[in-house]
Amino acid sequence: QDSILQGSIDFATIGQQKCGTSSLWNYLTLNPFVRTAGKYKESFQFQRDLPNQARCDSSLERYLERSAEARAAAVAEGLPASTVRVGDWSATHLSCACCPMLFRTLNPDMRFVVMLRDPVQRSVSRFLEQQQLQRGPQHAEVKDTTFAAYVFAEINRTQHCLSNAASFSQRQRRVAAARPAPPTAATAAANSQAGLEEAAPTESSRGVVLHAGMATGPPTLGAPLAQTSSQLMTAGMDIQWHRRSNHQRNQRRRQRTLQASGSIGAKGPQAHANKFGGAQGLRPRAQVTVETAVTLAHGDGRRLHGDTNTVSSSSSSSSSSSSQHGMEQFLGWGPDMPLSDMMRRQCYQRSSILGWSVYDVFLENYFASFPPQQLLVQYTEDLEAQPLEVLQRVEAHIGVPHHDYNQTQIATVYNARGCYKWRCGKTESDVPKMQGTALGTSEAEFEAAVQRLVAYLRPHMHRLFRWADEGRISQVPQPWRHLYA
Ligand SMILES: Nc1ncnc2c1ncn2[C@@H]1O[C@H](COP(=O)(O)OS(=O)(=O)O)[C@@H](OP(=O)(O)O)[C@H]1O
Repeated sequence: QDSILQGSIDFATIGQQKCGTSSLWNYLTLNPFVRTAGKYKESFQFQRDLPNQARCDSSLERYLERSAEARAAAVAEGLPASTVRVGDWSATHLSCACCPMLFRTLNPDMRFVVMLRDPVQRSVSRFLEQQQLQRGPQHAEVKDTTFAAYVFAEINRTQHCLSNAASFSQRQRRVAAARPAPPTAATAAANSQAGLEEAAPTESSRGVVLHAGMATGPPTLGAPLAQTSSQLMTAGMDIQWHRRSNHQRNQRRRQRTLQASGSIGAKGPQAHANKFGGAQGLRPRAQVTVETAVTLAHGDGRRLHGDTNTVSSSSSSSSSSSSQHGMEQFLGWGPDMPLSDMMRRQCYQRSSILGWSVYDVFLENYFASFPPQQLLVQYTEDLEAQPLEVLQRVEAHIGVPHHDYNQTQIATVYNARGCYKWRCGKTESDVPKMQGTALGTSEAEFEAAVQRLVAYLRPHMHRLFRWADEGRISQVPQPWRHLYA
């Protein structure tokens, strides 16, 4: 029964897609100690080919079973189980939000292999593939367009998405600033003295929220507010006004207790809010905006609180990856990530042509869960020029003995344009050349698109260069430094 847990999954080659992972798979699995979990090169266990097809609920047990089956097959061939390394080869897993978390749950000691390629070439490769594969997930999007047209349109779309995401950070700050501060120790003491408790938002408190919001300015969220205010009118506010006089008496008494303890001021907007607010009125409600009212009216008090935390943490740490003492801190995609940062990352996740070429965004998600020594980053350019060296580095990284590879076999290029199959191998000279005319554009248009792409990718590439200089990832191919300088 426990055999499926013995050894679990040892390593994963997580991508990036179109960076030579099929060649690496064909080469490395010549080594008998290297096994594949599953029948095919790619299990697509946690993410399929499209960025919106994450499968974070995929069965972990089935995954472990596949890994155990691969190990058992190697043992049946006479290899000691402890020498065998079972891996996953899904090139989609680098861009998968939940994968680092799932892999860490499966095996915190897991090793990762990442193949990266000049991102312009990667984009062209994926674009061509999607144009040609009629069943490709982005075929419809690119079949009638040129690479140049696609690049300009997609960069615009991404930039729009990014600025929209950034606006959520400002909106979060606005909402957080308008939100009442958490109770101080003195307030809490006074509350317990006065027999009061911090309560979840109730209809009565919602009434006050709306009242305060209306008093402070015009609504910013038109349609939801209209709906909310009518809901509140019927559900809470009318009743609230009738209850007011009793309430006022109680409130005044509580107010005096709190003033005596020095927790709140006697006058001003807060006193006005307290006057109509029941127990919730102890918070400085008058500053609450209509946006808060809408959120509260949707009953999302828990999320609201979480957002407060993330906004304040984002303002103190500047972003998901702050620089402290010169070392970058990485925050994985998850509950501690500010909403706008999460949205920003989703902008890159949506296109497997351009977005998935922005490598740093996806790598940092893994760096947040695993130390750098568990991730080996290698480059397609090196696989082409020195395949044996790359193989030796991967062997050492995943912990298998060196294999004596056949030189012809490791000079074969797999899954190249013209033959999109994992097992389809060609000699380098048989792979069609990459040029503008093959992409439906003139050379001049193609060059303009490449220049645009280089400018767009430059800041992301500089981040990779910094990581390489710090020793976090392997040194990048020299031509990259020149192209993205
Ligand atoms: N050894 C070597 N040298 C240079 N280039 C190589 C090599 N091996 C694979 N490739 C190129 O990588 C592209 C295929 O990548 P993948 O196998 O990762 O694609 S996939 O994600 O599995 O679909 C594909 O790129 P394009 O031909 O531009 O589409 C291959 O030509």
